[in-house]
Order: sequence, then C-alpha cells, then structure tokens
Amino acid sequence: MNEARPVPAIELAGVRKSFGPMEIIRGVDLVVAPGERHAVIGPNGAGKSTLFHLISGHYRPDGGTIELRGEDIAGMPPQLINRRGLSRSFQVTNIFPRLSVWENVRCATLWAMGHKYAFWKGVERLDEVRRRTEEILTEIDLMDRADVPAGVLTYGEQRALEIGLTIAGSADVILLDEPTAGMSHAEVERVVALIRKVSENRTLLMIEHDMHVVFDLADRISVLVYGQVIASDTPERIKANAAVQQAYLGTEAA
Ligand SMILES: Nc1ncnc2c1ncn2[C@@H]1O[C@H](COP(=O)(O)OP(=O)(O)OP(=O)(O)O)[C@@H](O)[C@H]1O
Repeated sequence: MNEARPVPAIELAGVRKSFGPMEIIRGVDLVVAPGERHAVIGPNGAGKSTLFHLISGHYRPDGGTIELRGEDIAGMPPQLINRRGLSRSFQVTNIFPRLSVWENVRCATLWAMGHKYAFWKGVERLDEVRRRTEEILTEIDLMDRADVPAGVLTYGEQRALEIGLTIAGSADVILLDEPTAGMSHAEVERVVALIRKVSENRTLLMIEHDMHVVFDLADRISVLVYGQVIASDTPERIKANAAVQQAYLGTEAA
C-alpha cells in the first residue's frame, strides 16, 4: 500500500501556456511539499517568470491543473489566490519610494487585513495594524529604519522590505522572484539569512540565478528548460544529474 503523502502546498500537472503561436510552458509538472524551500532554476527565457505568473494568477493557463493545498486555483484572479494564502514578490519593485518604511509595510498590512478583518472597527483595528506592522519590520530587521523614506534604503534593504511586503498578509506560501538579483556579496548574505528566517514556518518557492544561494537554501530544486521541468530533486541529486549538467549547470559554471 502507498504511504499517505501530505497534500502538497503547490501542485502543477500538465500546465501549458502559449503567447500567440509560441508555446512557452509545455506541460509542467511540479510538486512543492508543505514547509519546503524549493528553487526553480533554468536558463534565461526558459519560462520561470511565466510559471510564477501562472501560479499567482497573473496569467491564465491554457491547460493543466494548478492546486494550492489541494484546491484548484488555475485561472483564479491574483487577489483571490492571495487571500487563500499565496503571496509573491516581483522582479520589479513594489515599494513606494517616498513613503517611509513603516508606511510601506503598513499599507501592505492594511490591504491584507482589510479583507480578513473587515468587521473590525476603528481603534481596535488600527492597533492590530500597528502590531502587525511592527512584527513584520522586526522579522525583516528594519525596525531601526522605520521612519526613513523607502527610496533612500540601500538596495539590499529594499529587497528585504520587498520580502516584508510579501509576507505582510500572513500568507504561508511565498513565491520570491530572483530575491538576490543585482546584489553585492554582503547584501546577498543578509537576504539569504532573511529568506531562511521567513521560510522557517512557510513554504517557499523561489526563482534564483545565483547557484550558491540555490544550493545553500533549497531543500529541492526543479530545473526548467525550454518550458519543461527536466528534473526535480534534492540539491545533491540535481548536481549529479547529467541532463541538468548538460542543459544548464555546465554552461553556467563555464
Ligand atoms: N507576455 C508575453 N508575451 C509574449 N511572450 C512572452 C511574454 N512573457 C514572456 N514571454 C516570452 O516567454 C519566454 C519565457 O520568458 P520568461 O520571462 O518566463 O523566462 P525566464 O525563465 O523567467 O527568463 P529570465 O531568467 O531571463 O528571467 C521568453 O521567450 C519571453 O520572451
């Protein structure tokens, strides 16, 4: 008899997406277990961002199924998917540069709580927003920068704030799109530590180009090449996989 497997946090089966005549996602199967840190890697143009847009509801798939904790979410609008507990960051920043760090997180918290706590009134609600804003700023280590306009933060701090906005709505499944892109070595270290921390009690799916970060953080890695997952396994097995070497890692290392 099969052992019961926990319901995956995310499960894709046979997902397809074309833009005009170009089929970009060509039958993707992907399973992300609850609590797992899962990285999607692959060459430029493989379809990684498109895959994220499909999971988060920004694109509608042409075929296949996408489930969040066993429930079908394919084609659902992003806000509904978000309310079901999936939140994502974007490569392009979501930060309001003229608002303070505090106000940025407060906006995201208000937006998220507006739905959940619509029945709450006045002061009680504002207290809860303040408490939650403080909690997030503490989690992303930016409490001491709370009053600074977000636009003057260092690049690394802005990416940390970006992660704060992603977790503000208490989603337990988070998608991060290239969270360390364009960072200095010191900034990468800081953000990796932050990602490790925020993913301790959440499921994480991330697109990442920096192989040191991927092999350091991920419990499992899926390799997307030309719109298909050619391997999905532990970091050790991915490293040893000849097809992956040939399709991706070999050329990256060169
Ligand atoms: N909205 C769109 N309309 C038409 N083509 C698109 C659209 N979005 C993506 N593409 C094409 O789909 C392919 C995959 O793009 P995608 O951004 O998903 O790749 P990626 O793996 O995230 O690449 P990178 O690592 O460079 O960010 C590319 O050829 C891109 O030009």
